[in-house]
Parts: sequence; C-alpha cells; structure tokens
Amino acid sequence: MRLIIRDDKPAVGGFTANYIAKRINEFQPTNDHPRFVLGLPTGSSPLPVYHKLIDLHNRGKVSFKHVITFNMDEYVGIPKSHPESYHSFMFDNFFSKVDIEPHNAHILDGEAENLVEECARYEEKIEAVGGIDLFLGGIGEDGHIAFNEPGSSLASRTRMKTLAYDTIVANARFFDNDIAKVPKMALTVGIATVMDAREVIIVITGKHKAPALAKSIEEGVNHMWTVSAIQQHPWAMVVADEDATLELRVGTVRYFKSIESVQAQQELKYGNAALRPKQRSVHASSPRF
Ligand SMILES: N[C@@H]1[C@@H](O)[C@H](O)[C@@H](COP(=O)(O)O)O[C@@H]1O
Repeated sequence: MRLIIRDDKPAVGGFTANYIAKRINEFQPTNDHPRFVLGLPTGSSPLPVYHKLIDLHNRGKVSFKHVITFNMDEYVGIPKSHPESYHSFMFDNFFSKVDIEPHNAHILDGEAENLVEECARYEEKIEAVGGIDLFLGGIGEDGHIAFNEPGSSLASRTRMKTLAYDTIVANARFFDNDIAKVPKMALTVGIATVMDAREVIIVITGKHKAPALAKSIEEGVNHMWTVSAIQQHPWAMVVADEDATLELRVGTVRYFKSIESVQAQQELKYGNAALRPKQRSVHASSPRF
C-alpha cells in the first residue's frame, strides 16, 4: 500500500485526477476493446478530483467516452431527483460535465421495487463488464468506505445497510441540518466489491479524518475501521493532505514520503509503466465485452 501526501485538498485532487487520467489513457479504451471500468464515490473529498478531471477533459487530455462507471452507493428513501441523492450529486458534479455515455454510468437504484435484487444485479453488471479496473473512494470519520459502517463484514458485497448514527449526523449538513430528513438506509457496494477492483485509490483530507487514517494504516486490518481492508489489496494507494496525517507517527509520514521519493527516481530510470499494476490487455478478447 502506498501513502501519497500532498499539501492540501486541491493538490490531492490534482495528483489523483492526473493519475486516473493517465491510467485511462494507458488503457486506450475503445468501443471494440475493453472499456475502462471506474468505481466512483460521492462526498466532499472527491470533489477536487472531479474538478481536475473535468479540467483535463476540457483541455482534451482525457475522454470518458469509453469509460464505464459504477458508483459506490445511494440512499434508500429519497427519489433520484432529490438534490441530495447520489444520482443528482454525480450528474451535477461530474457526469454532466464530461463526455461519458449516460448508459455507461451506473448508480444503485434506491427506489427499486426489490432492493435485494437490485444489489444482486449490480454485482452481476460489474462482473459482466470484466470487473472494476480502478475504484476511487473516500472515507467517513469512522473509517467507513462507501456505506460500510463499522462492524461491516470485510467479505461483504453489494447490499442494503442501516446508517450509523454518526453518519446520519455528519450527513445532516446536506439536509437542512435536520437529522429527521436524513435517509437512514442506503444501498452500498461491499468491502469485497471494492477490494476486487484491480486498483484502489482512497482520498482522505482534513484533520477530522486524521484518527481514521491513523487507525486504518498504522493498526491491523479491522472491521471496525472498514477502509483498513486496503492493507490487503495488492495495488492500493491512499492520497491524503497534510491535515489528515496529524495523528500519524512522524516515522510513518517520513517512511511513506521517502518511498515516494525513491519511487520517483526509479520511474525516471525504468519508466513509470513498469512500476504500476499491470492492466487488462487492450487486446484481450473476452465474451464478457
Ligand atoms: N457514503 C459516503 C462515503 O462514500 C463518503 O466517503 C463519506 C464521507 O464524505 P466526505 O468526503 O464528504 O467527508 O460520506 C458518505 O458516508
């Protein structure tokens, strides 16, 4: 697992967006070859990533024409048209501003008649396109990823979850600060759904997330800090701002900074493709595509 530390939120967004754009461009997705499959989060942490991806798209540096997306989660109990639904969030902050084909952007349907079937179908759809190439995520203050609240099984898959009281309180800011208006249930991908992705990137910013970052990377894998599961992922990267590192040991910060600087030297020597996870071949011919 790598930890990349940048000065502030815009720098975290810039680094992460440039990295994602590079991965998409290296993959060279087309309609005939596999399309790049991206897992996406909502929340304030990924907003600087979306801003930078939109900027790169506007400057012709990346296209989402052959990218398929799967969002992490959606509330149950509010319509898609609600301004705080994750459908609205994604449309307003990203999808309406890039060239993604609407039928390629998947979000769980919290209004589905049969929510259990909706979750099973979501897993099948991910499988049908060959799995997720890169899953981007954020975390809650209690270290939850998507809506996998503390205590969620690390083997969990897409399902319905009851939100933790702390999460309901944290999300009240989007619902007129009225806890009664905050949905109490959500559909969410599971920890195993995220960990099945070929690559996982988690953005963590702000000093309110510092305890979660420390718990999740300095202590062991623990279902009470569900993002800690990334410790067992073969290609995981956390991108944090300085504020989020406040609870880490000085030695931990120095260690990861030194790894990044040695890696940068090695990339100059060997080229950076050699030091990144191997992607699905653009020539792969699988009936799933
Ligand atoms: N389901 C979302 C998570 O995916 C997100 O990571 C978290 C933190 O959001 P923020 O980035 O706004 O702190 O909020 C919600 O719980």
